[in-house]
Amino acid sequence: MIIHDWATGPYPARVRIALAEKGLAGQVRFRSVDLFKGEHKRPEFLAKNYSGTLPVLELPDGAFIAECTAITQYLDTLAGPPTLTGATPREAGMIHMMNKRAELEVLDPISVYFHHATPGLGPDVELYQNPEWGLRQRDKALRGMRYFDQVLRGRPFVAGDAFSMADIALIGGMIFAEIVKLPIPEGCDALQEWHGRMQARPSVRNRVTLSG
Ligand SMILES: N[C@@H](CCC(=O)N[C@@H](CS(=O)(=O)O)C(=O)NCC(=O)O)C(=O)O
Repeated sequence: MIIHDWATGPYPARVRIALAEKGLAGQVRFRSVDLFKGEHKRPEFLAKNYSGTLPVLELPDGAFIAECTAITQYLDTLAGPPTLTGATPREAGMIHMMNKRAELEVLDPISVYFHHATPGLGPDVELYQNPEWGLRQRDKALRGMRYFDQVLRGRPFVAGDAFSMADIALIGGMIFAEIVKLPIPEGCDALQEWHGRMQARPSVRNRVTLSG
């Protein structure tokens, strides 16, 4: 399998972490797509992923799977423990909900802030920017961090008692927050403690240098 990605990117980090957690790194090769040159918006890449985003998983039969959640769900079926997407229907539902909430309330808003209220990928790639919209999304992300702080006051991981795909999505949000220098709000001690535990995981620490 081939992963088309950008090694230091927050969304690619989600798949890199999942690969490492599942012990699947040896089954993939990485192919770098230069975001700052706009390679992800060129026809040859759009043929792989209509949405023009990274990462994209290329299967041996030539099929492409984009979207971090979909890629993670696919990878989760390839190997045994740990199960990242839920071992029971209830777990799967809770994990999917909290994974999507991490995207909606933290990761995606920070991405919008990056692209609209900072130089982002540069003027050749950011062809339309709305700084006001970007700033509003930054504030939404800060509210989201406070929400997850409340969640993590009552449980060790984002979706319950075990590490899951939902934690990986929120880790992606924290990675993007570091890139745009958006600090975890004061008083979010549970989120800080959880973030410290996540950063100590080898799958998180070694994600950028993960070798296929
Ligand atoms: N919904 C997509 C979003 C992926 C995404 O936005 N990826 C970023 C990569 S990175 O910024 O995290 O490295 C991207 O392609 N951004 C390029 C762009 O939005 O122009 C997913 O979950 O895979």
